[in-house]
Amino acid sequence: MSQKNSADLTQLRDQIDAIDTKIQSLIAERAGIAGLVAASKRHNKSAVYYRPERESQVLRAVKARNQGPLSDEVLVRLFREIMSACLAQQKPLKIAFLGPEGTFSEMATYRYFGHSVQAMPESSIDQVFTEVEAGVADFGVVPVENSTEGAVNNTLDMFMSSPLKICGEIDLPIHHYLMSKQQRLDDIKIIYSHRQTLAQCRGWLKSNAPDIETVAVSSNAEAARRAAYSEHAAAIAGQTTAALYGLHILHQQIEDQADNATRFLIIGNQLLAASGDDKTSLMIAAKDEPGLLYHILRPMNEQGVTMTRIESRPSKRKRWDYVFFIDMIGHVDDKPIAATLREIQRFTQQVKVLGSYPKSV
Ligand SMILES: O=C(O)C(=O)C[C@]1(C(=O)O)C=C[C@@H](O)C=C1
Repeated sequence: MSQKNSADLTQLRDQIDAIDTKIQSLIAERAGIAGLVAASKRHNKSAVYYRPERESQVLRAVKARNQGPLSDEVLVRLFREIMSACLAQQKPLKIAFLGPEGTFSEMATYRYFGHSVQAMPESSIDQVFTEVEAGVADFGVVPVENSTEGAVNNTLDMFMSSPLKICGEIDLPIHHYLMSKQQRLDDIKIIYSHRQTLAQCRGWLKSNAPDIETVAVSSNAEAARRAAYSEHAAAIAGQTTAALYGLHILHQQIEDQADNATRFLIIGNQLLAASGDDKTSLMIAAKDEPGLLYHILRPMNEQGVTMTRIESRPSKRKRWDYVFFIDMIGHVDDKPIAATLREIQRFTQQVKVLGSYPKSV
């Protein structure tokens, strides 16, 4: 390096040091003020420290201010971590997720809450609900739909009996990697993965591994664990799982849809105030009468409410009896949504508001 280059580098690093000093003292100042907010909440007996609607407003403002060079996604992640650390000064949140470690649910947990939480891996979706209902965890993170494979029925069905509310959502881009102790696909005799993951890679497997046996297991992490113990096995899982289990990545991003994504729900006990950009989820039990869907869709149309999703599931009460799960844009306190609900209630057996929550930022 020339003398001039070396002097330039020293000067640039001095500038970075000066900026870091400012950033650090601003973060400390912010944490101090967040501590004061928490102290003011403490006066209230039923104090709620975690406020997802406020956090999503902060993150939207970060995106709106961004002029580069860092992407919105990167800045949101950094601010998420700052808020996560500020909140954890009081008491780290306990978050139950569909485990084991290394699953996409774990990734969604840290993306949504930041890393200053106590993440608790659970063995099933039912167990995530149970832990939150029992108050062992403050919130839970469960998958609800995948852009390639559709609904996660287990999660929808849990809402039929659970009193929990939806407090948030996060869309996670999902990329799948083929990993093994072996370096070559020719040496693989069996491929393990979760049923949903195998389905999301169906086309790739048909074209590239038509003769290799595929076996569905309870999670992608369990698949990686098995591949780590076996000479001629591979797993399909997320990128970070490979390092966790000491496996080589043989093929990258083998999902059939390049924009494959999974939507996760945050479940808890809180009903949230409006954040300004919200969704409302409903569960509707049908009356055995003709025109039911019409009676659901008509008021939405009249009130100008946008529906983003509709699913039906067997009610499990009697044969050919169904419940509908509907997502709409808006908050339950918004006039058009409130009017829509009143109208739907007149023609259906039961309308349960599963929650109004900030749209994924
Ligand atoms: O605004 C609040 O209510 C705060 O507690 C502050 C703060 C933050 O760091 O910005 C921290 C935690 C909450 O979840 C939301 C926001």
